Amino acid sequence: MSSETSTIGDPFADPIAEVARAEVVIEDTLIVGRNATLTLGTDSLVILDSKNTRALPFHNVLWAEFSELDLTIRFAQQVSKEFIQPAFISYPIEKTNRLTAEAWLSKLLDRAYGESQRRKRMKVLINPFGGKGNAQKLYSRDIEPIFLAARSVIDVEMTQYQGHAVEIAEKLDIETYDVVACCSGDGLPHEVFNGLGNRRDARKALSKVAVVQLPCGTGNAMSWNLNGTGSPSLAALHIVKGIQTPLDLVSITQSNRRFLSFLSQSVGIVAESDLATEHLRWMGENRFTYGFLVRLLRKTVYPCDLAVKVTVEDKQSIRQQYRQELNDRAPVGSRANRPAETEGTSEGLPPLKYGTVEDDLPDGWELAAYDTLGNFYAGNMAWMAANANFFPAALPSDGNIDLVCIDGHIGRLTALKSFLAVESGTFYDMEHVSYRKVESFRIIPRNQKTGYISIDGEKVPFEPFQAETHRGLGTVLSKSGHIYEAPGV
Ligand SMILES: Nc1ncnc2c1ncn2[C@@H]1O[C@H](COP(=O)(O)OP(=O)(O)OP(=O)(O)O)[C@@H](O)[C@H]1O
Repeated sequence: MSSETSTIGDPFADPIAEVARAEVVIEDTLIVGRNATLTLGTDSLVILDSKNTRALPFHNVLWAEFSELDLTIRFAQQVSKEFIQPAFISYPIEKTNRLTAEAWLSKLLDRAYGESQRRKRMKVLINPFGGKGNAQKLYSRDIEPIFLAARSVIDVEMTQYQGHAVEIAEKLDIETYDVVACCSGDGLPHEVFNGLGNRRDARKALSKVAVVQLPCGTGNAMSWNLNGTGSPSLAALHIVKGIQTPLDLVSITQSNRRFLSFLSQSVGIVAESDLATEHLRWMGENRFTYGFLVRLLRKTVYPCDLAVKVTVEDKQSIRQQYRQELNDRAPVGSRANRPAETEGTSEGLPPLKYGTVEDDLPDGWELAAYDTLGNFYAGNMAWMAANANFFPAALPSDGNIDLVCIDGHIGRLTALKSFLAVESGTFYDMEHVSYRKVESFRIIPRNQKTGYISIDGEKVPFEPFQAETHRGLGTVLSKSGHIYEAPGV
């Protein structure tokens, strides 16, 4: 959707100019200045002038506009592998050439933005304590210049306390904003989804407003999955160019609470390695690895009862479905992967198909005892951190949670190999790794007085909980519009 001014229905528009504009045949090459040409190539803008020739990928073109005499093109310039910053080129335009140039510029912006919305209206939230506490600095230095050069409409607010982003999302004027952009780790997006989910018009709010992350935290899984980067400036560019993408959200019920999860649910080793190693923060990212290995070598088990509503059981079928989605080249707008009931309504969250964790088990569900469970890990996205592609078959809106279960009594060497296999990308095919697509599950930890449960990286009480997916309930922006950036299966 373009927010450029239109003269349709404008009583003051000049009808002659309009007819002239319509008659202009838009050439791919525009002659500018004395000896320069700008050509719209296949994937890039080719600039040829007396100084040099260069190709500027359309993806990097942020904006283009006229002043009185000049045409200015703003773009993201690669400074290093992980850092880009805005730059511009400007050429004089003859008055007589103005009409042709205007038509050419409009074609350039079409190529630069494709299906992505231009000039997105963004509510930017900054967690001043995210990551190493430098989210504010990252925003001013790396992110804001890109947003401004792309002529995004921005409104910035710092979060003041834990849960503040929930309140902001609950009260957000959803007609004023297209995007809530979180300069944070995965904690703020979790809060924003829940704030939108708490509203009386939850379904409309969640389908209209895209939640995105600018990686400024410790865990930046959302940015890795949707933008393929942990760099704030690159993520800013990808968000400017991001395509609206429906995202499955998962309702979690625990005691009498219901809330939403967008990323993961873990019980046992993964939750403990993250949440029980706070005292090892000085180790940085290594604290998770350390915590994981210690428990792996001790062969720690996490007994539980588990009931699962499985959608796809075998890895081969999961792989086939993934590849089908990968090869789907249908225009993003025509993808019918958001069910009608989640769109456009003004109602609250969808009702729970399978009740809550406090209800009797739904018909057809059976609790099975997992006495020696070593790892229970459920994921809605692929990468759980940079280089941790735990759920390579995960898709944004297939209506499923990917569930990994590993027995805790496998040999130490096998356990160690599976840990290393996550990074090398061979984890999925390991025989002892159970990988299923599930619609919902209930898990009841047993024989443990205390323990850890993590939902989207946040600690919740060590009590039974139930999870149920809602296909395409939420909205994010992604590079592809339909798959994650992690290597798939
Ligand atoms: N001003 C604030 N003071 C204290 N906590 C805040 C503030 N703003 C946000 N928070 C909380 O900080 C928590 C962590 O946020 P986030 O995930 O964005 O950062 P992070 O660095 O990745 O976090 P973590 O180190 O816990 O993984 C969230 O629970 C959020 O509610």
